Amino acid sequence: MPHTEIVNISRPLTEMARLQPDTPAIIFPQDNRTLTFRELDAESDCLAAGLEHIGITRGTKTALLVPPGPELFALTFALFKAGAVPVFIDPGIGARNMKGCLADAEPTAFIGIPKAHVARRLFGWGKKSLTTLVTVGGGRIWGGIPLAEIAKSGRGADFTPAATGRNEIAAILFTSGSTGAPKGAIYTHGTFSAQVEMLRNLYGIRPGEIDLPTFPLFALFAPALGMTAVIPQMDFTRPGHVNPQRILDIATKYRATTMFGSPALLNRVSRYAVTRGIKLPGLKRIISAGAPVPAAVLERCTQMLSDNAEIFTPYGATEALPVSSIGSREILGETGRLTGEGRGICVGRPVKGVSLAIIPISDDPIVSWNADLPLPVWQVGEITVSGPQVSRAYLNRLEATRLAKIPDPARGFWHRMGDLGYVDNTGRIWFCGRKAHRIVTATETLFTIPVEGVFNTHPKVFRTALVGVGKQGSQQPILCVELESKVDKAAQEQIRRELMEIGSRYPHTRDIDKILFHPAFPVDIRHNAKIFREKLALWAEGKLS
Ligand SMILES: Nc1ncnc2c1ncn2[C@@H]1O[C@H](COP(=O)(O)OP(=O)(O)OP(=O)(O)O)[C@@H](O)[C@H]1O
Repeated sequence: MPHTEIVNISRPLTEMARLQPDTPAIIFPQDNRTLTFRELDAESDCLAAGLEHIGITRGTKTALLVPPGPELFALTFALFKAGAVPVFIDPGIGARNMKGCLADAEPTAFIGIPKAHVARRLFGWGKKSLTTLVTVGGGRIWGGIPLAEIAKSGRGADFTPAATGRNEIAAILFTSGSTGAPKGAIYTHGTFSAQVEMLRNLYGIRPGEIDLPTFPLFALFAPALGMTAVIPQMDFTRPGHVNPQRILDIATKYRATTMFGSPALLNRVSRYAVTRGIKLPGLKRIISAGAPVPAAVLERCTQMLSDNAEIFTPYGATEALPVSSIGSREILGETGRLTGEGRGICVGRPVKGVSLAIIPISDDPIVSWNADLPLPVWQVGEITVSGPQVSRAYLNRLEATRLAKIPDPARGFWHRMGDLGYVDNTGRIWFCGRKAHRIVTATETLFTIPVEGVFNTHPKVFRTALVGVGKQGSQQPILCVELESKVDKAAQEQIRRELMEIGSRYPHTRDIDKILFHPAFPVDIRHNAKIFREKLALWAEGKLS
């Protein structure tokens, strides 16, 4: 009989529980709770057994609306062990989007805190598909079986994880929906396993490290990598509004060695730390992703860190992570200056194990891969990747899948990132913005990041966003500008003149003559950092008329 390899993403946790049983896996300061690796492994065993008793078993799609804390970790690994399929959706995406995601995902089980159950009932989430309900941190009045009862029923069970295969579906992760409706990326046990290995190799993460995650989904990698996750008290749906002192206190108190934060969170924390001379000498690295991290933020972060520590900005997406990575030393020493000259943002070299190609820009599906597709170095096109960390399809979204994947008999498939960029002659990738955000005027195509990079060099500018008004082919480019918070409104006219002067230095910014000042750009809910250029374009259109 042929041997089928068992790949279950809960395995690294069990392995860590064997290697370092008494090391804390989760520290939850707000409730003064700690779970060691042994306890987390045992707790997820007992929950897996309990969940099976109520019908949450191999293949059961289960919406998981539980904020970061010991329960989320134990439940996630319990679901993996049972071979069930957790569905992760950002709670901040709004009731309507949530309803749409749940309609796409068709989960039959729903595990949530009481607040999530109230919203579920109020907005009719998952009405057509849900049959099993579980409540975390509440009694039966919320409409589900309390988690405590499930844990009790599974207590003492010796649970054997489901013998899942590499290509068996492990989870559904929804994108943040910054270019349309959020889409559910299908993750297999193989996708997760590849990601864990790649992150470990890329950043040299060792068991015993202390992680301070401020982004829920990334936090779940910590136990698999053998790191202790210290969960900060914060509103995870608003990382850009975090209390910086609290983050700094926790990092210091628990001697965090690594931290994951969105560019918006780092901006806030580093500003606060630098003005007060606060340092985090124990941190070895900060990892930030989701949107470009401005050079000024990187610079401030390095002031907070010791000399041998670095800030890394992996590039990737929900569908493919990580694709590449670069460190602050290379950015501040070289590539940041080129970003200011309009060359795009350097996101580093492809990680080991990923194949990357730049293909011609097109909004149409590509039915099959062919060797003539890749463009030569320096040419801007769509970033396309293939590798074990890339998800194959979106759940129940054939059209979106057709638009984003290119079948390739040799490799299986390629994923189109929906991002534009080029590769330089040393193999580094330069990100030039999202494909959907490019602006096509009567005479040229403009890419957002290379244009904005030039204007962002003005010291009084916090960020800029290039948007297009009108139909593609005859769009008018407009530069929206958000100033640093302390800049007086009266200075706007002077700044406008200075920006025009800066723009006149480069061929691709020379013709941009419409500048609008905006008080605070609309941004995404997950990272609070991706600029919603579609919304800004509507605002700009209104302003112009
Ligand atoms: N290091 C980085 N530098 C610049 N941009 C980045 C970086 N990392 C990620 N991004 C941007 O974030 C995108 C991935 O975001 P995410 O997966 O959260 O959802 P989304 O793609 O914004 O959602 P949707 O596909 O629904 O619009 C990438 O395609 C890229 O545009």
